[in-house]
Amino acid sequence: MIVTLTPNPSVDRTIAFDSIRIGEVQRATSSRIDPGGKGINVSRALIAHGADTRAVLPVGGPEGRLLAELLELAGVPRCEVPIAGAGRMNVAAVTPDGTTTKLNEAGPELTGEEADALLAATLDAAQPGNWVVGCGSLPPGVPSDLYADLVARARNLGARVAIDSSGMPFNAAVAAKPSLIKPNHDELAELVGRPLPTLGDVVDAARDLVDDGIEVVVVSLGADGAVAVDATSAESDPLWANATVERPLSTVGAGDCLLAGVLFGLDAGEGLGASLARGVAWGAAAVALPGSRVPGPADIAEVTVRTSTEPDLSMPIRLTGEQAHTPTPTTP
Ligand SMILES: Nc1ncnc2c1ncn2[C@@H]1O[C@H](COP(=O)(O)OP(=O)(O)OP(=O)(O)O)[C@@H](O)[C@H]1O
Ligand SMILES: O=P(O)(O)OC[C@@]1(O)O[C@H](CO)[C@@H](O)[C@@H]1O
Repeated sequence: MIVTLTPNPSVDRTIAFDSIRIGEVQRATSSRIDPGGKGINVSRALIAHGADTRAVLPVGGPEGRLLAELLELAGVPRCEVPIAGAGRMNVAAVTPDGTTTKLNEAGPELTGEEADALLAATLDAAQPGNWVVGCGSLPPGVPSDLYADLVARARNLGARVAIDSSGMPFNAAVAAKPSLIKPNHDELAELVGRPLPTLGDVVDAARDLVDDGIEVVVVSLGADGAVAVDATSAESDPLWANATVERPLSTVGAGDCLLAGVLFGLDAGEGLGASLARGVAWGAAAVALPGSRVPGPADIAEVTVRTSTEPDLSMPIRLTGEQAHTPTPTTP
């Protein structure tokens, strides 16, 4: 069983445009809604492959009711924690080449009791040996050590904990030494406090975190694939996998599908290399689907994954997300 906690879930509305011009009225060519939030996407991808999972999430207000209805339709087993505030709706604007601009709300303010109830519901759902997965941002009012607390308490239960978040909550969780983390390129650079221009720099940073006591570090690198490092990975043989997507439609949730695939493999007793290849297949298949849709077995069958234990470590990592849009400082 893989239990996911999504403290800040969302209804994801994806709106497609021929092009986007800031400051002008835009007419959409199509739109769709999906249940969203990182842990929920992990559970949805697992369900699509027949895995045993339960999603824990706060539910409140009209957006919360819509989210619960979408999850019911998707057949996601869940534990809903009632909250007084109303859930959020996140918007993704996509253009024909797959460029995705995400507009995420902060989410509802949670009380201390509501945050405690989320943690308690997650621990209640978990059994020794299960994976417990904490993913995404924290909504206002939730202490930034929620994931760190989850790591310590789930470990005491005998569960393995995976965390994918960013900023302070991620830093605190990493200090608590979860079994697995899944940063992307930006998040890994932030964790180690240095830029990581090449694949070799990424591998070194992941290895530093493993040396600090995290069992497995999986790094998602967008079109450059993903890397996995654990304590048994030989210094000279980092695991790298990649797949080409001919027609990317939306990158939303690709990282969650990668994480779901890796956990599916590890939970089934596959080795780290096979689990990484599975994760990359799920992530790449997600990119070829619209909105936050998660791939099923038929979508995965279309993907060819290349794996290597001897990748070119001098390969420059193509920047995505925030790093791609941060202007390089100019010298006077
Ligand atoms: N353009 C692409 N071409 C091929 N594979 C891709 C592409 N974009 C993403 N992927 C696959 O999906 C995985 C996850 O993507 P990415 O690195 O963008 O995750 P992320 O930044 O964590 O995303 P999110 O947090 O939005 O889910 C990558 O490791 C890669 O395997
Ligand atoms: O605001 P957060 O919690 O960081 O991310 C939320 C989110 O962007 O992540 C998922 C994709 O990974 C989407 O379903 C959702 O809208």
